[in-house]
Amino acid sequence: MTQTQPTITTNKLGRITAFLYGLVSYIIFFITFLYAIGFLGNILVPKSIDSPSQIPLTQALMINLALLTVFALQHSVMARQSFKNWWTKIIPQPIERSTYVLFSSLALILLFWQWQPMGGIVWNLQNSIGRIILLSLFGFGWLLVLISTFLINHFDLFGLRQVYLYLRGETYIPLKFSTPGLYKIVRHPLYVGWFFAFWMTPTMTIAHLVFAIVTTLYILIAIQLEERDLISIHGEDYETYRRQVPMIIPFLKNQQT
Ligand SMILES: C[S@@+](CC[C@H](N)C(=O)[O-])C[C@H]1O[C@@H](n2cnc3c(N)ncnc32)[C@H](O)[C@@H]1O
Repeated sequence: MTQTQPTITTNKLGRITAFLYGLVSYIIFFITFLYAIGFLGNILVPKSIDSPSQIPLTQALMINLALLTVFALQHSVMARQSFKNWWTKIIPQPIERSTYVLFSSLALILLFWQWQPMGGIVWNLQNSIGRIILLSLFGFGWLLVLISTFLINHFDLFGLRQVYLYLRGETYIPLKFSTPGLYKIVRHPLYVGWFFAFWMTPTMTIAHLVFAIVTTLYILIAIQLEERDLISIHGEDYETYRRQVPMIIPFLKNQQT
């Protein structure tokens, strides 16, 4: 989580500018989020993950892996406390989270823009009830992501709380560790939502499968990094939580790693 109190200029114009920056970053995130639903679900977007392929398979695979790597690196490096400590010597503390959100959106926009569909069907469910079930689970995944952000604190996760408090000249207090609702069932409900959103499709193409496999592996690694940070911040509280609540599969014991 973003830390400590404002350290930059306290003049009103600076605070308003920081707030507007945070607001614009949030709006860009929200549009990117909506576009991602269309991109993965092949709904209402000019180019989706499964559009017709235009270049040879190997070339497309290389480009797509590079795009996913850019996103994974941006997302993981910028989330680390050590990076934030260095980064906030360059940018003002109150806009650190908004900048993270903005860069994440830009990495995703690059991915949507340059993504190379790869053709090839891995599975294609014909049964209409089966298709409806998978599409519903796809929607459920996105809903789970959104609900989980609100359970933690949607506006803090996306940087708005930080710039709003700064605008009002109030001290930012980092969120306390909490386990509301779904967080009592699994430690990472938001990432479970991603798994549903990435894997639940009635028609799985090669490009979609590459996306789902790489993002799944990435999330499993990201969980290790995130939990390492959470333990260093919350210590025994998180250790205990980790022993008591499974990582991603409800009711499964021994999911500490
Ligand atoms: C994108 S959210 C994902 C949260 C969680 N991994 C999940 O899948 O639901 C990542 C941020 O949530 C914070 N976080 C994770 N678990 C938390 C909890 N139980 N309480 C408060 N913050 C949490 C992390 O510190 C990190 O900044």
